[in-house]
Amino acid sequence: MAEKEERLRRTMMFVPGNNPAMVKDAGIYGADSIMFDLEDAVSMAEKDAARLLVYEALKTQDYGNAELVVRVNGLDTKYYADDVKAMVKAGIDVIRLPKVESAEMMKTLVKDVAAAEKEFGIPVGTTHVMAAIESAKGVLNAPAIAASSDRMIGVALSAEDYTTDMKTHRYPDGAELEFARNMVLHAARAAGIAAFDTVFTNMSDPEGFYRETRHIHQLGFDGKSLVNPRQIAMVNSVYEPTKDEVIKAQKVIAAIEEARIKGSGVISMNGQMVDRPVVLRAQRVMKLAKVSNLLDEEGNYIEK
Ligand SMILES: CC(C)(COP(=O)(O)OP(=O)(O)OC[C@H]1O[C@@H](n2cnc3c(N)ncnc32)[C@H](O)[C@@H]1OP(=O)(O)O)[C@@H](O)C(=O)NCCC(=O)NCCSC(=O)C[C@@](O)(CC(=O)O)C(=O)O
Ligand SMILES: [Mg+2]
Repeated sequence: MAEKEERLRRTMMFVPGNNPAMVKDAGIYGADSIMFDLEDAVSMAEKDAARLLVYEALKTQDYGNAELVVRVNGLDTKYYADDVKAMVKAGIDVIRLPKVESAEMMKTLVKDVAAAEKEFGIPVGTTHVMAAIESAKGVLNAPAIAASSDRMIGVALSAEDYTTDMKTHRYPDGAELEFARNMVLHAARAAGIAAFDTVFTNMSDPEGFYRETRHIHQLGFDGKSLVNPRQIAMVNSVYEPTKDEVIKAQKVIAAIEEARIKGSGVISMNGQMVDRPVVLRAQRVMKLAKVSNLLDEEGNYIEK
């Protein structure tokens, strides 16, 4: 399979597939991934029109460097097959399957995607997939789901449906989500793919959104599913490295390069051991610093 180099996916923004203005302008807000929705944001009466709208947009709009994702309708719906065919034909980057409860569901999607690629003359393996985990069964099967295919780029926790399945609802401290978050995150890390935290839907509670984003950043999530462009800057600010982190990362990378030239893998920097995991963390910090526009052309930190 193609993609193995890590792509930054801090923000994956839902865009209702039945809203022409939102679909057209979705690229202007700077989300890392734009996720057109054909599922729950679209009423039954609008399913076919939304599919056509998103198809035409994918063929004609320029969404810059954003990764393009579509959430298709579930496997058990009459819309699923047409959604998959149309989106593969349009050249979508990633298909997100909702309400995934088993590895077999992802394997079915992958089989259907491969058939569509063949039908439309698209190289087999081009289209990636991801799973949205929205139930207790999905959470318990998360490791198998995450490892179900080479096409998988990530798994996402979907807390609105999940809390309903668990007979609870969302609380400000998020305690009801801790087990699911940890399962989804560990499943993703074990499979070497991305983990996305859930949407935060209370637009009048930016403090709550900020608190939740800091929490999932600390846990290790790659990013969050979002419902509104105003949430993008806040997520990016949480994922932006501090000046100290950038300077330290630069020193680590310079030191390990010097050690490599001398033929050594482990070095000491200011009395602290620097080995491979420290270098990998430093490289990730530098990647985040670059996309956060914290570096000049020579790679030096830009004072704000
Ligand atoms: C929340 C709200 C109504 C707020 O409206 P407001 O009017 O207050 O928004 P404003 O901020 O005033 O908008 C300012 C400007 O941005 C434009 N703008 C706004 N939102 C935009 C957007 N998303 N994409 C592009 N453009 C956008 C807008 O058009 C305006 O443009 P302009 O007029 O030109 O200035 C609106 O955002 C919205 O509809 N969001 C999408 C909701 C949605 O998709 N739900 C389904 C996915 S969740 C789910 O299914 C649960 C889940 O399955 C999830 C899982 O699986 O992870 C689970 O189980 O957990
Ligand atoms: Mg849902």
